[in-house]
Amino acid sequence: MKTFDELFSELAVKARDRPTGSGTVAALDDGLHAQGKKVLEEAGEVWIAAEYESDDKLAEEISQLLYRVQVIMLGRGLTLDQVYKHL
Ligand SMILES: N=c1c2ncn([C@@H]3O[C@H](COP(=O)(O)OP(=O)(O)OP(=O)(O)O)[C@@H](O)[C@H]3O)c2ncn1[C@@H]1O[C@H](COP(=O)(O)O)[C@@H](O)[C@H]1O
Repeated sequence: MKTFDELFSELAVKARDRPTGSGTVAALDDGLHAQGKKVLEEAGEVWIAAEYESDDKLAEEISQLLYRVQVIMLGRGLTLDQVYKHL
């Protein structure tokens, strides 16, 4: 189990070190257009799960959306603080 901040730190290290086999590295290399499509895809899955699926499935879809949002943040070089200041 990990928090949003812990995941972001983990992904930032992956982006820096580029370990072989990392899906995050592949997603970053795919570029912002592909990353944006993933965010929309996962957001849609969150919506559908919220309407029709179990709490656990909804939680899983939300986790994937959070991950895809973090990929966008890393791709653009945004920090957590830049986002948190708007919360
Ligand atoms: N939280 C996630 C996470 N959520 C979603 N995903 C990716 O998103 C996929 C699920 O998305 P989809 O619904 O689009 O499934 P899919 O269409 O079958 O997948 P694709 O064909 O699009 O890859 C998963 O198979 C993962 O590739 C994630 N990949 C990684 N993480 C976390 O990121 C960490 C680093 O991952 P790596 O960079 O792969 O080492 C991991 O330890 C995890 O904690």
